[in-house]
Amino acid sequence: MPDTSALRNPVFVAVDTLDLAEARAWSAALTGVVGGIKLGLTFFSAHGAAGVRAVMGVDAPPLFLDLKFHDIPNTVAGAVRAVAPLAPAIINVHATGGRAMMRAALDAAGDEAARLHLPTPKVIAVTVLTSLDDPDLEATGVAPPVLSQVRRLAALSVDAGLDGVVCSPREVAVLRADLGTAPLLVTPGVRPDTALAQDQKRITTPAQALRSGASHLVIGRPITGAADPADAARRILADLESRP
Ligand SMILES: O=C(O)c1cc(=O)[nH]c(=O)n1[C@@H]1O[C@H](COP(=O)(O)O)[C@@H](O)[C@H]1O
Repeated sequence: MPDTSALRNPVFVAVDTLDLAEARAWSAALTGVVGGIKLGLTFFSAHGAAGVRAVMGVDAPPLFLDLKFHDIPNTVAGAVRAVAPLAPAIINVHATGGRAMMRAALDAAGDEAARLHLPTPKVIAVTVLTSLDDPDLEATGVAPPVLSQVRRLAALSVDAGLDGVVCSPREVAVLRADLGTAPLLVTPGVRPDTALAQDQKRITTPAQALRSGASHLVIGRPITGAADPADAARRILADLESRP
């Protein structure tokens, strides 16, 4: 069973597509190349649990099931129990759901994994989406800067007992200093020098994210949008390995 603690390869590929055949092709091509596969709202809304099973072959790397749960504690606990049989290595919730909701997710993940005799998934919390900058955050009624809100929500998540947070690579160094070495710091918003930012606003390169202290990098379109996704992933990994 996949165990993220044993993971040496930090790159999770974001498989964001409505097309089951395409998701299966990317998964097959990237198995043995990337450290994990992330399936999220686009794919899960189209294909659900059966789709996840179809994409995650027996030799597939660990699964990050990114459904960003955000609801009252009882509802989130039910959703976590519902996806537990898929044996995700990592699941996530929104930290803005609050302490009780995060605890409910954590407890449900532990209880249901034990009942099913599966490893307990890591439960992490999204702080501030990497598609938001200071003005975007302010428009939601939260005072900028983004960094302050990320620090507040990361501290709350870890204090609630979660295994880590999702943040942009720009906040990782500060969060490492705040929280120490233990929490997972998972960073989307990662773009090689030559790639477009697209809808991501708080980005760095893969090497900068890792150097700052990220434990896992989530990279989607720079890999899946390439003519040869496995080659694109290998180039990113080679670049990471060549830098101290
Ligand atoms: O939780 C996430 O994975 C996530 C959080 C966040 O703040 N920003 C973010 O981009 N993501 C996800 O990370 C992936 C990034 O994909 P690309 O922008 O294509 O590299 C997408 O699947 C997003 O849903």
